[in-house]
Amino acid sequence: MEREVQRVRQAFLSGRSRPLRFRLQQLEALRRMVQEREKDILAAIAADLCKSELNAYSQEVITVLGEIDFMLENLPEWVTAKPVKKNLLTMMDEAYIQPQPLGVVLIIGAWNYPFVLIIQPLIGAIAAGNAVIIKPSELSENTAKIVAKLLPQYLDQDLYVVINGGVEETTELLKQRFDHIFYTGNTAVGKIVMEAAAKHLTPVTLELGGKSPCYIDKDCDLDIVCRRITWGKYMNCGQTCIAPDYILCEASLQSQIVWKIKETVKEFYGENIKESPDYERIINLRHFKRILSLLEGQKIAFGGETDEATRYIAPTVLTDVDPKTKVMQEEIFGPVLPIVPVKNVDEAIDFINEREKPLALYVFSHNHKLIKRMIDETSSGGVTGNDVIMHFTLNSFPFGGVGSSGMGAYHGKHSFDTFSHQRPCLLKSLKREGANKLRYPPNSQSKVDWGKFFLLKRFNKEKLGLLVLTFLGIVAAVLVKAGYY
Ligand SMILES: NC(=O)c1ccc[n+]([C@@H]2O[C@H](COP(=O)([O-])OP(=O)(O)OC[C@H]3O[C@@H](n4cnc5c(N)ncnc54)[C@H](O)[C@@H]3O)[C@@H](O)[C@H]2O)c1
Ligand SMILES: CCCCCCC=O
Repeated sequence: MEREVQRVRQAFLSGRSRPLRFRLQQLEALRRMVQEREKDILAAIAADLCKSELNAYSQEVITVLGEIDFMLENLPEWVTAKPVKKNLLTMMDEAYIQPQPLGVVLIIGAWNYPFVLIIQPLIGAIAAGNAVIIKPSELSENTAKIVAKLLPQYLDQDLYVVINGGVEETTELLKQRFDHIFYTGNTAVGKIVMEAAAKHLTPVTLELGGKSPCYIDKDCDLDIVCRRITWGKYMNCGQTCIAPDYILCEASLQSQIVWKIKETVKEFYGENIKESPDYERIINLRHFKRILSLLEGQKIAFGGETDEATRYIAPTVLTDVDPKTKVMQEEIFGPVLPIVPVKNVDEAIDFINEREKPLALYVFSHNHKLIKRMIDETSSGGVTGNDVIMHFTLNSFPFGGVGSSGMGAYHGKHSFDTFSHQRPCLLKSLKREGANKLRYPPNSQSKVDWGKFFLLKRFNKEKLGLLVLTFLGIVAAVLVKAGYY
């Protein structure tokens, strides 16, 4: 492992990942890989999650292609040095921020969207000029294998390396020194990753999970609300980090919500859900049993049918759920939707604030003020009002959690920034030493007064040009008079 990381570091130190032209070429090659090997990639995702190729394409491949195109379009502008505002002391100097690659980045992926969750951060890391080691999830082994096979056929083989394996390999990998670690997965392992990173003072981005609440106000169109929630909850069989985890609503809405979700499930997946190409399966037996254990003692309004042999769990809704029960204590990450009755929006806000900060928050209402209030008075990684999941699709948004749902963010420019160091560069001339005498010892009250003037004085923008010229003249005169020249 150590040798492998060393090899990637040597490749980074060769400097070839840095030029803009190289980054663009690699991103174009990655796009070619996705386009030319689309069938292989879709087949691998399908095998891992019993997902139709159409769904794999819409949920994973489109996002990847969109992200590459966005990078190719914007990267030339992002990599350029950005001049910054100067003060009177640095007025004659060159001052700019130069984004630079961090070095060797480790990307650790999760299994639930096994392709996009490693390739989207990879796009950002390449765009920022880094070398990358990717550790796909061992639970989605088909996707892990195909990525390990295809990447070296299209990308620089020493700069971008896939290492497959399980906990043992990841643990070994985490002992190595990286310049950034980007981890997607559960919060418990997030802590392990952060602890390992701390040994080398390596910065981390942690894309974690949590229980994302969904508040339904009585002032809304329940048909549309339930359609949107059904889509976001049961997509990928509930195994989506930003799926609505539970519903909060007034007790009087419960029965209508149950009925409308049930009708929508029928409309989306047909009478025989098991036959639907749009309904996936639980990733493995451990997760299947974990989700089943969440149903114990609950009132199942509909659903609840299971089949261990195929790891099938039907779309399920639970009503009158007691917040103290197990299903409300951990992220569900499966097709089970509890409804927790609350008296009103105040109680819903308190309920959310008494718990860990979620990755996403959803609020449904015709009342725009109520939505704004929810946003102002709670905290979460992201929010979508009157819909679910959709904030993930806008790459001008930073995607990430807050508190126990994660730290840092990515997508689009935010990925570029995550994998870059914003390096402040101040270039002075070796001339004009006279003015510098003001800051050299011995100090004096008049030097401090001039220092205050140069560093603290604020000017109206329009007058600044004129004042600068005047003051330069005065400074020169004063310095001459004071015998500095
Ligand atoms: N925020 C996001 O973008 C996002 C996206 C997807 C999933 N998630 C969250 O991820 C969770 C589901 O993923 P998961 O954790 O089951 O995925 P997982 O089991 O695939 O684990 C994630 C990664 O951690 C590694 N890993 C597991 N145990 C480890 C250990 N003991 N030491 C070191 N590495 C270890 C695995 O090899 C894998 O690569 C959910 O909580 C979900 O909300 C978050
Ligand atoms: C539509 C794709 C959503 C991907 C969400 C990633 C987290 O699981």
